[in-house]
Amino acid sequence: MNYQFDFRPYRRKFVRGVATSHGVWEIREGIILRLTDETNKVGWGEIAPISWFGSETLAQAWDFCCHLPQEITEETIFSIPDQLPACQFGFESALWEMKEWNSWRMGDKRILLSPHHPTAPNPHSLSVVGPPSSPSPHLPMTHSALLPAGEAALQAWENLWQQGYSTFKWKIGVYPTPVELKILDLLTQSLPASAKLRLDANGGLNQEQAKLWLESCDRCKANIEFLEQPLSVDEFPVMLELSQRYQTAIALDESVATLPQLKYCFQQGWRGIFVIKPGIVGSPSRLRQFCQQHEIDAVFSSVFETAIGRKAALQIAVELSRYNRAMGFGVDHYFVEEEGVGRWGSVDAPSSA
Ligand SMILES: O=C(O)CCC(=O)c1ccccc1C(=O)O
Ligand SMILES: [Mg+2]
Repeated sequence: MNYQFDFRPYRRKFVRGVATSHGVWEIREGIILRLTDETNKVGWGEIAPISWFGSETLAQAWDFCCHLPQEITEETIFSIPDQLPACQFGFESALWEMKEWNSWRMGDKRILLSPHHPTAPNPHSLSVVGPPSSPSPHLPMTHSALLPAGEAALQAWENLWQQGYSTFKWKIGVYPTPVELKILDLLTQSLPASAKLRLDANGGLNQEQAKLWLESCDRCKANIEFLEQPLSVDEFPVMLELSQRYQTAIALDESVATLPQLKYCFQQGWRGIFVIKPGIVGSPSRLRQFCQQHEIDAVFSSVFETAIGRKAALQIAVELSRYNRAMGFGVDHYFVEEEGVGRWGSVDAPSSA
C-alpha cells in the first residue's frame, strides 16, 4: 500500500515562557503530517522535537520530510533511523490513526478529506474529530499539572487544584538552591495534605545540591512523589547510587529521552522511575514492545505537542501506564486556547530550519 504524504510546519507561542534550568522556552514549533491512502482515508501525525532534551532538531526533521517522496510505504516509516525519534513517533502514529479508521465504521464525514481540498482539523480540538479510541481496560488516569519555576508556584497551584489536579510538578534548579528550598517549605505547607508534588531539576543540579534536595525531601512531611533528573545525563552512575541512598524516589527523564537510552539505563540496573515522552522517545511499536517485556515504572509526559500528537501520546500512555502514576499532560495553561497553529495550505519553512 502506498500513502500520499503531506506536511506543514506550525508555530505556537507559550502564554508564559517555560522556565527550566536550560533557560526560558518561548515558542513551540513542529510539523503536522498527513498520510492519505488509496481510498482517501487519512491519518494525522505530529513531529515535535526538543533538541535540547536529546531528540533531533526541528531542522533535521524538516529536512527528512523534504527529502521523502510524495508517496511512501510502511517500509519507509519503519525504517526511519533512531537519530530521528520524533519523526518515528509522528509517522508511526499517523499510520496507526489511519489503520484505526480502516477498522471503524465511517459515520463521520468530516474527516474524509478530498486530497484536492486539504483542510486540517484544528489541532486543539482534534479529539472531537477523531474516531473513538479503543476502550481502555485501565482505571481512569489522572494528570499532573505543571507549575512555574520559583515563587510563582505558590500562586499557581490553587487554580489548578480547583480545576481538579492533585499532582503537581514544580521546575527546580532555576534559582539558587537555598532560595528554592525555602519556597519548597512554603509550598508544601500550603498544598492540601492529599496533594502530590514532583520536583523536576532538568539535570540542573550538582551533586551537593542534589543531596541537599534529597535530604530535604526525606525530611519533608508532604507527599513528594519523586525528584526528576537531578543531575546531567552523563552523571547517570551517581543518580543510580543516590537512588539507593535516599528514601525519596528519583525519576530519570533526560537520561531516557530516547528508546536506546531507556534500554541502556534499564540494562545498567535502573529500577526506579522512567519518565517517557512518547512524542520524542521514538517508535511507538518498539516502545510498546520494550514496556511489555520489562514491567518498568513509567510516568508519561507531554512535550507541549498539539492535540494531534497528544492524542497519539495519550493512547500510548494509557496503554502502558502502571502503578497508577499521574500522567504529565497537565500543560494546557501554557497555551492560549484559540490560538492557531499554522494554516494547512501555506507552506513556510520553520524559522529555525
Ligand atoms: O512532565 C510533565 O509533567 C510536564 C512536561 C514537562 O515537564 C516537560 C515538557 C517539555 C520538555 C521537558 C519537560 C520535562 O519534564 O522536563
Ligand atoms: Mg523532566
